[in-house]
Amino acid sequence: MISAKMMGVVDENAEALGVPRKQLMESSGNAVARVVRDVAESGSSVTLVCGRGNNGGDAFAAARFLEGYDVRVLLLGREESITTDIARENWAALKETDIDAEAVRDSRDLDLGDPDVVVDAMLGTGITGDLREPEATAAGSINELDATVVAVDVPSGVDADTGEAAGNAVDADHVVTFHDEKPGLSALDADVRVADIGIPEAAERFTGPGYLSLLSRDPNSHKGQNGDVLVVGGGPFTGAPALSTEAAFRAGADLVNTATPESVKTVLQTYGEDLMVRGLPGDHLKPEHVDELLDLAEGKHAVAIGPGLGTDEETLAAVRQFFEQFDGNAVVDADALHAIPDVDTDADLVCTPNGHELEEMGCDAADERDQRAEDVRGFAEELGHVVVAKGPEDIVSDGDRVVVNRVGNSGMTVGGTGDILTGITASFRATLDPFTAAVAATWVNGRAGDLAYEKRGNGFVASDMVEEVPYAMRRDTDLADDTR
Ligand SMILES: NC(=O)C1=CN([C@@H]2O[C@H](COP(=O)(O)OP(=O)(O)OC[C@H]3O[C@@H](n4cnc5c(N)ncnc54)[C@H](O)[C@@H]3O)[C@@H](O)[C@H]2O)[C@H](O)CC1
Ligand SMILES: [K+]
Repeated sequence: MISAKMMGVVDENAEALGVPRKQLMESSGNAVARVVRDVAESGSSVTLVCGRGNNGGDAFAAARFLEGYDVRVLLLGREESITTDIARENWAALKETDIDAEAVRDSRDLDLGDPDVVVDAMLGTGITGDLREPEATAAGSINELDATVVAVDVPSGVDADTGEAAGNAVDADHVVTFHDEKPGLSALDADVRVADIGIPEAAERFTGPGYLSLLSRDPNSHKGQNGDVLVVGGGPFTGAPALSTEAAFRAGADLVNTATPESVKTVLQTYGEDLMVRGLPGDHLKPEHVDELLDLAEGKHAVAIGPGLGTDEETLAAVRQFFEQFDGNAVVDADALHAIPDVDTDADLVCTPNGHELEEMGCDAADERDQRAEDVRGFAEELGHVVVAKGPEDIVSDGDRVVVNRVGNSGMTVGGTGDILTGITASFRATLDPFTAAVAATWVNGRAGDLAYEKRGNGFVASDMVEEVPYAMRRDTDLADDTR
């Protein structure tokens, strides 16, 4: 099963792996044609009703694979209104053939005739809301025909994620969906086929730039909606919580509060004017602070806890007591991880151990790549939380899914890079589920490391790297460009 959003991620990851979207469209078109051949014999009449997005583009490609059929392609709208380059290129390629292809400028002129097969390629995963004109009228006309209806990816008007169908949705006999099943198709009264369109396995197995597509923000959002984070850290150390805090800001969070022992509050505050620091009496985190922490954590998108806390018995007891009462979202790192294996909590956790911490938590993961991934998955399942096992390759698992992050470099063994990952992950929890936030964060963190390496080689430090986080999150950042 794959959601429309994740399909977009995987599709962009595939592009980064050298399989461009236009190539996927060619495969999609081929798959649609194969189903048409399956349901209607050669010589049958086939009308492809196409929208202006990539769903229509799939059908422009399909038409070229239907030699031997009486093919007619109808584009709903003007040629100039085709929304994507690849669909436009396929329309142009189609016009070079002698296939009957026409743009229907006025929906009142739409005459579908009486074909044996109708291919519904009006709208796929790009739909928002009920069908609008001219698609609404066209869907009504398609439903009135006796033809066998083959829908491309999803019947137009049906939401591929929820299965919710607009009142005027297309009623399809067959659906050719791509790459993987879609949650919204399972309840349909139609024959649903999943076509392999050549997306490389690595596009799902590994992180990639496609995850950036999940981070776009609502232009009408208000302060706090793009991340309201609490960092709990510091005591014996001050740099770690400062890095997590800055990373959360740099990854897009609107508000980041930092709770730290009073003894280091002033030091922490001097790290930057953006920091909002709350002092907790004493020089290390203690059980007597738990009530205040719970108050501070109320309503936050995520609490990032651990960086620089130290391993004082009282501190670990405080972390344990906090989680026994806390039922929100947290990212747990460094010393706080010691408290996790035997805590009973209703919170949703992302735990980010390095190799040593993973072992201390009780996971004896193998070195061999596939076995290590399986071991981390098993451990996450046992724990009931998301685990990010950091290393030369980060392994992220929620106990079911596993995604591996290969982006980053050995310069990142410098202290503090893990604190940055913690902050980024907490920031992403504002809008993403724990697993997806963790996966996206490992890619952005690794990319920031690569950008820092490019400028300074192995001599970069975590404070250099945290400044690269915003550039790592931009799709147009060129690794070879040093004008940043
Ligand atoms: N890996 C992949 O995901 C692949 C997908 N392919 C195909 O592409 C479509 C999705 O294409 P996209 O361009 O994103 O969207 P659509 O074609 O579904 O529609 C966009 C188009 O429709 C307009 N629109 C939106 N909502 C409505 C509405 N309610 N009524 C009328 N019009 C609407 C919008 O303005 C746009 O112009 C996917 O389903 C696959 O078929 C690939 O080719 C292969 C890889
Ligand atoms: K469709």
